Amino acid sequence: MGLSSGEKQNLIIVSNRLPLSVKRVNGSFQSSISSGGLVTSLAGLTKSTQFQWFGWPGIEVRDPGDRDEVSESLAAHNAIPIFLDSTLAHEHYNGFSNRILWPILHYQSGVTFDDTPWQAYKRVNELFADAIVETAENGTLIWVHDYHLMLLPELLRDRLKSRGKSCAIGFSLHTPFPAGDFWRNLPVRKHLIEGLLSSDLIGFHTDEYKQNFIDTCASLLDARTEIPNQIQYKNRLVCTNKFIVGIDPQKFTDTLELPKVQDRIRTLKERYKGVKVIVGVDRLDHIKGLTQKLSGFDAFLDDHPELQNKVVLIQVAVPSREDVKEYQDLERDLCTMAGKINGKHATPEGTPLLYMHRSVHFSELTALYSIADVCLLTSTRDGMNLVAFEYVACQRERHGVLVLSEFAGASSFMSKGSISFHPANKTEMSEAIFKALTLDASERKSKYEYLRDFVNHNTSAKWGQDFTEKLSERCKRPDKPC
Ligand SMILES: O=P(O)(O)OC[C@H]1O[C@H](O[C@H]2O[C@H](CO)[C@@H](O)[C@H](O)[C@H]2O)[C@H](O)[C@@H](O)[C@@H]1O
Ligand SMILES: O=c1ccn([C@@H]2O[C@H](COP(=O)(O)OP(=O)(O)O)[C@@H](O)[C@H]2O)c(=O)[nH]1
Repeated sequence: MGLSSGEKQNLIIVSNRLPLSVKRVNGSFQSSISSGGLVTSLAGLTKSTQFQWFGWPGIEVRDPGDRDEVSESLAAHNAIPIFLDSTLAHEHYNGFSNRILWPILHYQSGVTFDDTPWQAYKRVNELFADAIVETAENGTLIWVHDYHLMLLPELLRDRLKSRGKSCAIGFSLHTPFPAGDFWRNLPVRKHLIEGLLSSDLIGFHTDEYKQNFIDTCASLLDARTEIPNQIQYKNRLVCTNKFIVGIDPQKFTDTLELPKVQDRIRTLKERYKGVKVIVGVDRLDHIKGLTQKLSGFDAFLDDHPELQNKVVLIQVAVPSREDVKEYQDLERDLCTMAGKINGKHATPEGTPLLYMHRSVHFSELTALYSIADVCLLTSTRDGMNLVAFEYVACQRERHGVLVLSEFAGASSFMSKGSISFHPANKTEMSEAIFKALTLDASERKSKYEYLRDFVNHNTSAKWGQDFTEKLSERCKRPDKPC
């Protein structure tokens, strides 16, 4: 194993979002765990590997005394804040990363490029590079995460060189990388790819994303890509590969055993006696296919009047990127749809849809996963989707069924153990839900066992070890073929 045992090598992790988001409450600073899969995957790594984590604390802090206070409280978690003023942070995160880059990475059309957010994106990447280069020592491994920081490898490489430091730089993309034509929609496409190609190792969630990226390098930059997993560009050799991100399944198993969670499970089971529960947990984001999910569920209720009052969908929509207009519009549409579905299908006995627009506590989440007969995930595109893994980790007793969109990265590994469907096809979704609810016990067991083995094998700790081990190898022998 790489970094946790024996040989010690410094590791720096960099992501836009830190594992803790800081808020000012009544004049003092409070931090809470950040939402989303990137934090879940990297948090799972903390058990096995030590690292310093650089990122934006999620709040503007101007006063130097306040900055010290925030830095000290985060230091207890090995997190180092990179402070940004609020306009810059807004233009970088909402303006370029989430309104321009995110939709293109997820095959959404109608994106309008704007130079102001692009300049902010460049500036934030520079500020990250300036901060990290101070801490990095010769031989430190620097592992950069996600689309907010695509220029960082090149900026870091230049700064490290001018200070006579040599470090291996790895990059992991947590989103899909789209096929060539979509990437061409972005006027600054070359800058971003060149930024990434200063990495020594680039990781993707699936072979498809990796191949799309390699093909783009060949067509856009004339990079040499004849040897699998290898990109030769401007006298540098860049390795790429698929690294399967995962969760820490033990954390779920342990939580499920807590007496308060067991109590909660008993209460929920009693509440839903005689009713099949379908669960959905998604950040409120277009890519999660939430409008498609509600339409598909509506179609399912239309198709199966005999199941009236016998099925409920509990949908947790975790608030996300609420300063972006498109996300606000989506929230409004979902509220309206949820109201219409319940208006149409509710009876005096109850409503078929429980739509919750908020975060849920981890213990409540595990209880919910555990009592659900089906987990329905309808992403139109999704880098991986760790909710699929988490549901499986909580299904040791029930052997519930995963109904998973073919467009979630997770589907390329989990389709054999789940029921897959096209999220834009309401009829397919309705049939998939029905099939999941009526699958016999032996089929459920064999699907569950397949998924359990996959989730238990591909943990976040393994992901981190595999990546850092490979990066460490690249650091020692940069010219070795990938
Ligand atoms: O940081 P936010 O803007 O609040 O968004 C949360 C995260 O969303 C995205 O997560 C992705 O990473 C997951 C783990 O690899 C993957 O399973 C999922 O499919 C992706 O959507 C985003 O890529 C992260 O940077 C965000 O932190
Ligand atoms: O209230 C909640 C409910 C769920 N999650 C977590 O958010 C992550 C979602 O990760 P996923 O990879 O499915 O998608 P992403 O949101 O990163 O696109 C999972 O670990 C969930 O447990 C969360 O942070 N807050």
